[in-house]
Amino acid sequence: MTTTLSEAYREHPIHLRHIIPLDFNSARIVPDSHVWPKSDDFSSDHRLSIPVIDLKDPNAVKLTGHACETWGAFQVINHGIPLNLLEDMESEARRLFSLPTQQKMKALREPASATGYGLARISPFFPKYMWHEGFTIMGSPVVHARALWPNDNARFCDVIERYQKKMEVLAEQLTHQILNSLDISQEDLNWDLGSPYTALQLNSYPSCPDPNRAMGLAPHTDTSLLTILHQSAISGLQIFQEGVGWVSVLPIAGALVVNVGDLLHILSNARFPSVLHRAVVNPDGCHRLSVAYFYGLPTDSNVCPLPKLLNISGQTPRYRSVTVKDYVLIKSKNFEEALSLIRI
Ligand SMILES: O=C(O)CCC(=O)C(=O)O
Ligand SMILES: [Fe+2]
Repeated sequence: MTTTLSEAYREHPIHLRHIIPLDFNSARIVPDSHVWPKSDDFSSDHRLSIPVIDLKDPNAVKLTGHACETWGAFQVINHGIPLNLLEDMESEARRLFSLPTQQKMKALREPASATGYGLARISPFFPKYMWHEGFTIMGSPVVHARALWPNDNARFCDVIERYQKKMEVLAEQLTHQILNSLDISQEDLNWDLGSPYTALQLNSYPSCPDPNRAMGLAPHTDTSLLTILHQSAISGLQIFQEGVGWVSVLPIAGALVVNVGDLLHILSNARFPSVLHRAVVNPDGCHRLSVAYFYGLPTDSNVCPLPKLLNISGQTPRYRSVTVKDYVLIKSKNFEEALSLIRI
């Protein structure tokens, strides 16, 4: 039987104080619990930007490979996701986060569960809270949707399900494209891309009375193979580039942001950086939303540097083999130390 990701998370419950978000509707100041150290500089470089790749470009394979290697992230256009689906997704996310706090609390994530409303899973690793509330969906959204809207959840579920289906197709296409850029084809893989683990993460960054003192989402890498992010028209995402610092990923209408996660970093034997990223918050009147689709390998599969890649490059493996489920557990217990714990 295939292990689900929820089973992996069940082994590492989280305390309720790291699940329940602040009632942002009534927050007139940033409470001390949410004030980040002055040494955290939220500014970023606006002159540099990650590549924008047209998936219909005949050179798209080469361009995505190059973007993964140099930045670990890029934006895609002509990606085949209908614009009205992106708009519907965003308006459903906005409808959800605009609900009264006591209503959202009816779908609160349970301590040993992976899905529902709550703070980011990385919260326990930081001394201060983030200016963020999230909603995680794995598989069908129907149970939580019923709790949020007992009589009016069909539209939410329909949009989520259509979005998940389209995202899976795009993620699979991008994965093949990125692996092709390394001369790796499906036959070289010991897993079937047909049964990946996936998760949908709706993020809300309410407008903040003092955005220079609060953090939206603290710096992290994603555990996924790759992540496809739809961000609303308000900026906030920044990625860290070695030797440069924080670089803003400014929204482009209709484009999606793709970033390399830990699993692809391992498969590529560290050729593709698992890009460190964070989200900063905005002043009054700017309520930013984003929707992240995490795409991974089947949870029972083994992940290790691809043998064919090692043969071609003559490199020695930098990481030992680990099942996806074990890696997810290592990451949920050790956060930023996770990759170093499987390094050879
Ligand atoms: O909101 C964003 O721009 C980033 C979200 C993100 O990094 C995540 O959900 O893992
Ligand atoms: Fe992320």
